[in-house]
Amino acid sequence: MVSYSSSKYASSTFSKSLGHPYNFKRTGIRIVALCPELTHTAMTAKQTVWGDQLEDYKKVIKDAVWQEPDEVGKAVVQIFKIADSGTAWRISGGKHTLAPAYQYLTDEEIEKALYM
Ligand SMILES: NC(=O)C1=CN([C@@H]2O[C@H](COP(=O)(O)OP(=O)(O)OC[C@H]3O[C@@H](n4cnc5c(N)ncnc54)[C@H](O)[C@@H]3O)[C@@H](O)[C@H]2O)C=CC1
Ligand SMILES: CCCCCC(=O)/C=C/[C@H]1C=CC(=O)[C@@H]1CCCCCCC(=O)O
Repeated sequence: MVSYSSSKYASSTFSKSLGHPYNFKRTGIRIVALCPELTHTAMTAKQTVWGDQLEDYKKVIKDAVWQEPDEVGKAVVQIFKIADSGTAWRISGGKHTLAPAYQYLTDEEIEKALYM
């Protein structure tokens, strides 16, 4: 789970950096991170956790809300209509919400931190 989570952290910070307004202004290309929660796919149909982590994993997903891939697809269409570059979106139970940790500081906040 450590390597899995680390790879997700790498992808999310990579997309955040690539999608930074500085890069968007230069390229006009939006980069948006999509973070689905538990979804019925080939991956989740098979066992991916073993050993002493298995019981903990079962506890974590016991009350989780599952969704179908087409619900994720529909949410993605909506996200692409409204998402700013560099943002990340949680998709859970077919519903999308902006991941607050991915909101950038405003220009004013950056200036305040740098120069005041
Ligand atoms: N299913 C879930 O509950 C969640 C999945 N994710 C992530 O979403 C992504 C997709 O996951 P799923 O659709 O569930 O898995 P999946 O196993 O159903 O699909 C993965 C796809 O990636 C392709 N693939 C694998 N290695 C590849 C390679 N080297 N080059 C090109 N294509 C390759 C496979 O052929 C397959 O079509 C993964 O990164 C997974 O970690 C994230 C959160 C929840
Ligand atoms: C609230 C849950 C959010 C889930 C986000 C996520 O990416 C979870 C995916 C897991 C669901 C079923 C799985 O098979 C996925 C976990 C795979 C873990 C693989 C661990 C391998 C390792 O030890 O690094």
